[in-house]
Amino acid sequence: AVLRIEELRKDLDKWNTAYNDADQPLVEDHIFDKAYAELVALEAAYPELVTPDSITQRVGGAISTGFTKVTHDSPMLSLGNAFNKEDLEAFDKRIRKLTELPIEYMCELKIDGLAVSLKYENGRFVQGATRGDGRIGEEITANLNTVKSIPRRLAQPLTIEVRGECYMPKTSFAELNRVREENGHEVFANPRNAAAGSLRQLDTKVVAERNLSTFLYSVADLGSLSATTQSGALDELDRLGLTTNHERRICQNVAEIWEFVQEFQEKRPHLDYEIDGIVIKVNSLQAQQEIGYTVKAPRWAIAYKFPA
Ligand SMILES: COc1nc2nc(N)nc(N)c2nc1C
Repeated sequence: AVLRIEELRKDLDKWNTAYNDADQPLVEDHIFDKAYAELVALEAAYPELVTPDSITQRVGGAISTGFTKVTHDSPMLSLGNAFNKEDLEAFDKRIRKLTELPIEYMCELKIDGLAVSLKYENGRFVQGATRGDGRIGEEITANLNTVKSIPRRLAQPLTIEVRGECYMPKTSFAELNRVREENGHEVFANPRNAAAGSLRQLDTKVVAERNLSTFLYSVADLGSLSATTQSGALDELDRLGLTTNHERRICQNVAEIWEFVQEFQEKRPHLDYEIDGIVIKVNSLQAQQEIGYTVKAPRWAIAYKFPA
């Protein structure tokens, strides 16, 4: 048993360091969990062999090897794509067939980060989660609590779920990779991976150093706001103290949408965050409800993707 305990401790310490420092897990979570459970059982059978430096004795109890799962109250959807002006013309034509209501569009930037859900109860931040597969995500409240742009308290005691993108600014990404290079660590391929890797960290101290930020773009339960348009909803999120991206514009037709697309294709390299497109949404919330959803995406929105 002594030999087996020594071997398990060596492996678990090595795997745990790699997971926390290098963000490159050496083994699958279930391998780590199995070995960890075996060590706990052996130490329970041979209490005289427990040493204070054993991974099972770490401050804060057991090493959490993964995040608990949460089921989203409503699925976190994806978006249909458009790749050229003709696709946008077709989208506009479809929309005008699906409702009698007058149509204008809200154009927003599509941030290249990872989608998150933030839940507030009576104005207090109570749960943060990743998108996951759209229905079930990972609970990352502690990590999101370290993100400065996420308020712990809203300006109003609202119970609301908001969704948006968590991202790493380009300047923070460059600095992070410089330091990692210096320390002989693997560098991250792009800011999106760096943000995802940072939010997967089990050690919130590491997350806090990563200078992550958010841009929120939708409200899961619109009933909680008085807005009747997407642009009004975003203005309300601003007033509540949440961060939204202000590079947004109401457009009356495809010509105006296309101007916005061109403008941000130009501006893209000068922004301090990565964007991979423009999201065009029907602005009226009533029209959105009429137009509805497909199984995986809102029918009333589309993502124009910039050419790679
Ligand atoms: C309404 O649903 C959505 N809205 C969005 N808006 C922006 N700006 N960016 C996104 N990535 C996005 N994604 C979805 C599913």
